[in-house]
Amino acid sequence: MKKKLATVWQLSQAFWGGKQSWSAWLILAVILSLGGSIVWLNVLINDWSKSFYDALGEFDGSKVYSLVKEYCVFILIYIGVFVYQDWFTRLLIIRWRKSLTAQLVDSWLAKQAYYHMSLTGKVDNPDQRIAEDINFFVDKTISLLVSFLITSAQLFSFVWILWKLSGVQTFTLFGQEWVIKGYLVWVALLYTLVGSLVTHLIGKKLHGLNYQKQRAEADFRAALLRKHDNAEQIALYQGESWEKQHLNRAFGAIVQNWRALMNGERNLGFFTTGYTRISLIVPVFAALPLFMAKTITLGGLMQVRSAFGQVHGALSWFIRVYKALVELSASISRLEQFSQAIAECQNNRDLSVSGEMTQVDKLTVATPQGKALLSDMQFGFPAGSWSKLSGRSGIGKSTLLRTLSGVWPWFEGHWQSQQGKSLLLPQRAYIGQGTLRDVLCYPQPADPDSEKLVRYLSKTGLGEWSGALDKRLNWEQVLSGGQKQRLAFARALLLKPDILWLDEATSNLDAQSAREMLQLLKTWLPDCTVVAVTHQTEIDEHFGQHLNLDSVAGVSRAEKMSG
Ligand SMILES: Nc1ncnc2c1ncn2[C@@H]1O[C@H](COP(=O)(O)OP(=O)(O)OP(=O)(O)O)[C@@H](O)[C@H]1O
Repeated sequence: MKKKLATVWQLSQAFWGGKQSWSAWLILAVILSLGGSIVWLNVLINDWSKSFYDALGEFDGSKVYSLVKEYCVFILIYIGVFVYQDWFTRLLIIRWRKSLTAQLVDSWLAKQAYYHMSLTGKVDNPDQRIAEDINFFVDKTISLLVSFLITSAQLFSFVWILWKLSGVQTFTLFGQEWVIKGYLVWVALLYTLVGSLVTHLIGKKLHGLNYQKQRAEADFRAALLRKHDNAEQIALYQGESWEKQHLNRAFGAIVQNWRALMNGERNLGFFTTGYTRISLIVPVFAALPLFMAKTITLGGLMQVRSAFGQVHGALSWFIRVYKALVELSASISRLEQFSQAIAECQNNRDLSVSGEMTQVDKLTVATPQGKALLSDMQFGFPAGSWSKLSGRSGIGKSTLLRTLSGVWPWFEGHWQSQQGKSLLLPQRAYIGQGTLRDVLCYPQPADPDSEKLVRYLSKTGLGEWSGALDKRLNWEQVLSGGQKQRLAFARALLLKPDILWLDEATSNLDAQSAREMLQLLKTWLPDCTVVAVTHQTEIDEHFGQHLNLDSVAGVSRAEKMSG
């Protein structure tokens, strides 16, 4: 519980404690004032009900008609206040959600935490946590807080009314006389306490089930998305029946959880439905002694019923919001895990030691699980040099490039990077979404200079797409494997890195085209240091240094790295 409150505090600080927080507090104050007005109107209507039923009992026609008019005025004001209270609540929700989403997206993207989290698999479905859990957390926290405060005001007002109506009652029990003040308040309290306790006992199992529900739904959605993203590969393998089985399995988890939830909610429903129905008649039975003794009139009895309803309604706030509280608690747990995983990934040591050239000293790289791949390496790449790395498949060449380009924190020993901008071109270039201009300039903002971009397209053999700079196509699918690699080279020329890591970056090109791409780098980025992993021996002549990792590194396969 303490941990959950700490998470709520951490998630609230920026919006409720920042410089711009005054507007949030102002909106909250407006919402609470409108809520207070609703309570006040309810008190007036409660008073009105006594006058109305007494006038009915006395067959006083003119009084009844004027009371009907009064009621219409109450209802009109009530509608306006209620609608605006809801409107301001929604305004506050979207403001907080916007701020919290920006805060979590920022920290998720900072220090490449999103990448490290995807490799370690520490938390599932970050998309769901950012899109759904934040929405749920903000929505429920505000609506529950507001309803709690307004309900408290309602409780105090109507306990006071009910207390006055109860008067002082004398009962004889076990031969002894008991004097009780405000007995109707005690009946309402006892009745609601028993109800809340039973609800809690029946419903506590629902917490875990709701947590699993969100996870199962997100897993199923993610499985569907992966099919969509890899549609072509699946079609080529004709893997539909395998995919169907996989989807069925993912959906099976939803069904299983749904059934468990259904049963849990059915058990809760048996109790809450009966309990809510009985609540309508309990105050009338409880106030009968007063009515029979002619202490209160028919109007008084109706007033007791309405006041008891308000007190019971306020006290049973916990029952009404139980499900929402359970779901909120599950959302907080998910956001807590997410923030914790982000913090852990950001606690990774600072990788940005830089010097005149890239150099490694007793470097061992490993998998995220700690399995050492290449160990005790010692070599360097002088600034402006061209080096080729080779070694058998799976030895860890790509992992070494990731480490030296600064995105892979699982290593021991030392390395320093060459000062300046570094860029890694992998075998499968990330294309992204948008116009060809957006995609070509990624990750820089789209350059409006079309002539320049057309020049870069032509240089890299993509001249046929010059007229499509502002077309928004699915470039990931439209461009061939080789064209995607050409596009990655065009990006590199635009970005002008000081050190370029090529990880099989020309593997989809024929030998002649691969040589042309490397020649382009030599011509347009003459000072750039290039380190390449490639199986293409036809381009060997471009590299001054050849490093065979089979011989420069001690390779330990089963050994676990410490720490
Ligand atoms: N995210 C990861 N989680 C677990 N293991 C990984 C991860 N990334 C790489 N590995 C493992 O590390 C080893 C080295 O992978 P890497 O891709 O660096 O090899 P490589 O030498 O580039 O191979 P190839 O020449 O076949 O491309 C492999 O056994 C691979 O399974």
